[in-house]
Amino acid sequence: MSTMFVLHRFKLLALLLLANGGALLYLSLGDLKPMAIWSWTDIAGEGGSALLVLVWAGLLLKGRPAGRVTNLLFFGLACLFFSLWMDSLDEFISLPESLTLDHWLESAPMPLGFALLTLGIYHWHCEQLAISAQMINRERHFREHRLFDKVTPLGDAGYFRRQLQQALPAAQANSEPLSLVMLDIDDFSAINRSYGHREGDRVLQLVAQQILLNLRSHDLLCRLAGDRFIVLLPATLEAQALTLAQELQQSIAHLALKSAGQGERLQLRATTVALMARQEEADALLKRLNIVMARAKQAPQLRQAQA
Ligand SMILES: Nc1nc2c(ncn2[C@@H]2O[C@H](COP(=O)(O)OP(=O)(O)OP(=O)(O)O)[C@@H](O)[C@H]2O)c(=O)[nH]1
Repeated sequence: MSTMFVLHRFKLLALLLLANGGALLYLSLGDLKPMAIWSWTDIAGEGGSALLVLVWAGLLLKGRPAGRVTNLLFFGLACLFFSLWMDSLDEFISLPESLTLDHWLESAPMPLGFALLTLGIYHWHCEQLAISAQMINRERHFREHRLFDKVTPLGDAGYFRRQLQQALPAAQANSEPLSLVMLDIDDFSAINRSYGHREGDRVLQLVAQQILLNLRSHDLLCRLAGDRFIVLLPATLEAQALTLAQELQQSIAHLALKSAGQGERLQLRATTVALMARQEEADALLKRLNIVMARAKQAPQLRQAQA
């Protein structure tokens, strides 16, 4: 199932129930109008607007991380949708003249929706200002510290740690999941031994490119050390991170690499592990991940020893 539906299932379900509840309420209070008296202009105008607002809400949930701003904008749009939906329902259902509830249901959610949207857009503006300030800080940070690995060239362990230290509290504040994937090439030193250090460097570069091809634009890949890579996955549940870890493992195994010298086939294998952050500090999370990796690395050796 798409991440959008997993992350926002309760909101989407609530909207669906509300829309159905409204339709059932009108059906219980009134009678279906014959098709001959339907006003197609009103249906197209009101129904079309309701549909467009639904599309906006979908794009919003797909494009933005979960959190306060997204919630405000979503509930604002949900109110607009409900108002337009109820308005278009009376094109199909005739309600008693004496009824005033329908006026409330059609009109009241609209100003509430605009108020929520205004509040959401205001907080979005504040969020953009904070992001811009952080980008300026980060750029300064790059220039000052040059936390980049020369071979790949990805951010190094120090850079990753700092990014994680910033990402963890942000994810916790927005109640967003955050996961990590670690990838370690198996028996990489054999490549250095057999083909030389320069060939080893080339393999590291190709592995880095291969991992990047599998990531989303907002994921962060860094090289922790030697043949060990790490990926920070914002807004990602553990199951999704585990899937990515398996995909990365397979894509490394299927890399059709040839040595630069004699063109021999280089068969690579990698061990990958994934974890979702709990309420913990960056160092504790990295420690947990290293332990899981150490166990995963030991597992094949144990299997070989027991065989
Ligand atoms: N070519 C190259 N080799 C590197 C670089 N940095 C570290 N290494 C080598 O990477 C190897 C890492 O060795 P190990 O940590 O034992 O990893 P491994 O040989 O893959 O063994 P396992 O992980 O246990 O399967 C060492 O031989 C290092 O010399 C680098 O920038 N370039």
